[in-house]
Formats: sequence, C-alpha cells, structure tokens
Amino acid sequence: MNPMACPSDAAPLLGVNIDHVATLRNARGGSFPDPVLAAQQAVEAGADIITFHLREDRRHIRDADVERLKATLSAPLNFESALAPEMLDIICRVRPQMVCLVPERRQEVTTEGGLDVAGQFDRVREACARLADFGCRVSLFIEPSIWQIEASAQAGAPCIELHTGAYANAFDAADEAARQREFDRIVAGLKLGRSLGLQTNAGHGLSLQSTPAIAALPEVSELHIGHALIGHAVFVGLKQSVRDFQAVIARAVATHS
Ligand SMILES: CC(=O)[C@@H](O)[C@H](O)COP(=O)(O)O
Ligand SMILES: NCC(=O)COP(=O)(O)O
Repeated sequence: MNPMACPSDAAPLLGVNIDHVATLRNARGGSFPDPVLAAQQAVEAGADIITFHLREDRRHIRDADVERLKATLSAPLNFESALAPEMLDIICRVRPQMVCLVPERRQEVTTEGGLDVAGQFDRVREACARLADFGCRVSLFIEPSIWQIEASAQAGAPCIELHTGAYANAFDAADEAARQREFDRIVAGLKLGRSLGLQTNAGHGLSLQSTPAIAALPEVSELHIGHALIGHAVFVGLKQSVRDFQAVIARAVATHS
C-alpha cells in the first residue's frame, strides 16, 4: 500500500492543479498572477497535493515555476508530464513526490484522452522503473479501459488516474445517457484497478457539480482538479474555492458512507 494513499473509507485527497493560474499569467507575459503563490494559498486553504503539468510547449507552467514549487511548497507535488526524454530528465533532477505520466499533443486545447500504455508498453515500463528509482510515486493518466488498466499494472505503476473528462463533459451537457455510461466506465475501471492492487485516482474537467458522484466512490484515493476550481476562484477567491471543493468532497463521502 502506498503511504500516500488514503484508506477507502476516508475522503479522497484533493490535488489542486495550478496550471490555469499560469495560463492567466502568461496571457500578459509578466509574472502576475503567480502560480507558486496560488499553490501556497491552496495549501493554506486545505489542498492536500499540488498538481501541475509542465507541458513540452511550456504553454502555462514554466521550468522556473517547477524549481520554485520544489523549493517552497510543504505539500506533495504531483508533476504531470509527457513520456518524453527531456521531461523525464527534469523529473529525475527535481524529484517530486509524485509523477503522473500523461499523453500530450501539441495542438490540443486540453489533455484529450489517456496515455496509451498498452501501445508503448516497454517505454512506459522503463519510465516507471526509472522514476521509482528516483523516489517518485508514479501514476498513469489513462482512460477507464480494461486494456489500459491491465497494461498499467503490468508496467509496474503503483497508481492510475482515470480520465474523467468524458463524464464531466456529459454532466455539463446534461446528457444523461452519456453521463451514466461514462460514470459506469469509471466505476468499473476503479474496481478493476483496485483488484489489480493499484491505487486509483481520478481527475480532469471536474466541477463543483460533477465532483460529488466521483468523490463518493470508495475506490477514489485522490482527485486532481484545476480548471473549474480556478474558475470558481474568480468569483469567491482561491482559498474559498479550495474550501468549497473540499466541502463537496467531504459531504459526498459522508452521504454515501
Ligand atoms: C493531465 C491533465 O488533465 C491536466 O494537466 C490538465 O490537462 C491541465 O490543463 P491543460 O490541459 O490546460 O494543460
Ligand atoms: N489530471 C487532471 C488535473 O490535473 C486537473 O484537470 P482539470 O480539472 O484542469 O481539467
């Protein structure tokens, strides 16, 4: 059992993704708003983990942000990264507590789909072993597909994060049939992952409204939430936004236990 995993009857840990603060900063090319200050405030407000994605095109988080996060943050860092040699070298130097390997396409608006673990099995397995040697807890960001979950376990990853984007989009579109279908896929994926001994996390596209049903699932150990949490912060402030997400997570767990 990974020491950072939470027991199944506890609320999932909340990883706050700060990429979207960096996107706002980069819109004007200066240093404000500072994603590292946002990370510090998120932790003060109750974030359990700080998640960030150093994209190969550096569209939001920059290398200097990563260095400052590592130097100043008390909470565990979850470094999202493409499976690229340059990125793996950076991770091995920075040594974040957690790494989440994600797919990346230069032209995408956001992360579309999960990592194809089965299709590049040897590369993923080598990366998992190398990152573990550097003390990182490795997670694979994948679709809730049987093939990808089984391949993740075989590749030696201790953890998976199921991509909730399709569920969240269906929820937001009030497409009940699609929402139920995607929810069922996530539930089945979480159960399969757990049966294979994996820690099972979830994230992407989750809002205050779509989070509770996922948070209530006992197999979810961590939730990684960014865009909607930072968007909500525009109206209520960052610290209150973190507290609001923690509150809906805690309420969902209490209601379903
Ligand atoms: C992998 C993932 O889901 C996050 O990194 C998310 O993608 C962050 O936002 P962007 O997709 O805008 O980089
Ligand atoms: N891995 C998912 C994540 O970090 C947050 O994604 P989003 O809430 O910004 O879509």
